[in-house]
Amino acid sequence: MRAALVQIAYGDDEPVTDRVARVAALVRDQAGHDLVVLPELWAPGGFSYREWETRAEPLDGPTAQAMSAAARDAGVVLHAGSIVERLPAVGADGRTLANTSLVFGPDGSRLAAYRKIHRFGFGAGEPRLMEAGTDLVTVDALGTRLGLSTCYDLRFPELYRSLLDAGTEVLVVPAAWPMARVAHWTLMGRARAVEDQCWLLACNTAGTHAGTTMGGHSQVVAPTGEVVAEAGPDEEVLSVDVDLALVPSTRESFPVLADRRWQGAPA
Ligand SMILES: O=C(O)CCC(=O)C(=O)O
Repeated sequence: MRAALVQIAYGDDEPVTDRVARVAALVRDQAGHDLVVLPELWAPGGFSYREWETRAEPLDGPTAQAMSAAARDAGVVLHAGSIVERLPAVGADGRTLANTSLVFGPDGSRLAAYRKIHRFGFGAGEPRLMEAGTDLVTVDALGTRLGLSTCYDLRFPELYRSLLDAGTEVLVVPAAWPMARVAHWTLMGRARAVEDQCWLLACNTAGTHAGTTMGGHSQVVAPTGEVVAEAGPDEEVLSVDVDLALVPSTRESFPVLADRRWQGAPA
């Protein structure tokens, strides 16, 4: 499987409609790949909290439509990063927004939507403005099973164990992770790949918006822990061969997953 991670840089000056058109063109440029991955909230702005209400859109809104068309034109499976979704109904916490990742097939159909489970912001940002997702989401595509998670989710290894137990072989993680803690991003991405013996495709944001400098350093990590590709701090496309046979061969030759014993806290 040939994958492209498109690490997008943006600031505060680029209008959202221009950015959507620019990124759609970048996706089309990746024709020839099987899978293309974009970062979290690249259209509305990962840290542009004040704009989220006005930039929210439904699952079939303008960003989704542009990404569906780009996936079809490029003939790729597209993990389009996430949008600020305007929910069809008020959620359990009284919010009407969610941080929702979208995956499209080469025919432009939507294969999956994943609402970020762990909200980042410690009482502000996502917890104040958004509902938390409740559902584990995997996608069968390209002869493998993709497990979906978003940015801050990376700090919660139990989610990845559940994705593993649901048959995931490739962890796909879009993010808007700041430069200030980029060492955590790199370390935990590698840890998730090693502990779950999965491929990890982690696509971060670059540039500075809403006063926060993004960390870049998107990475592709093999189930063995080998870092196959790593981006720098600026806009960049990582183009990699993902050898899916490495998942069963790693699990067979170093069968640590077969030694799992702990099933959770005692009753
Ligand atoms: O956990 C972190 O340090 C960053 C997380 C984050 O920026 C996010 O989830 O949007």
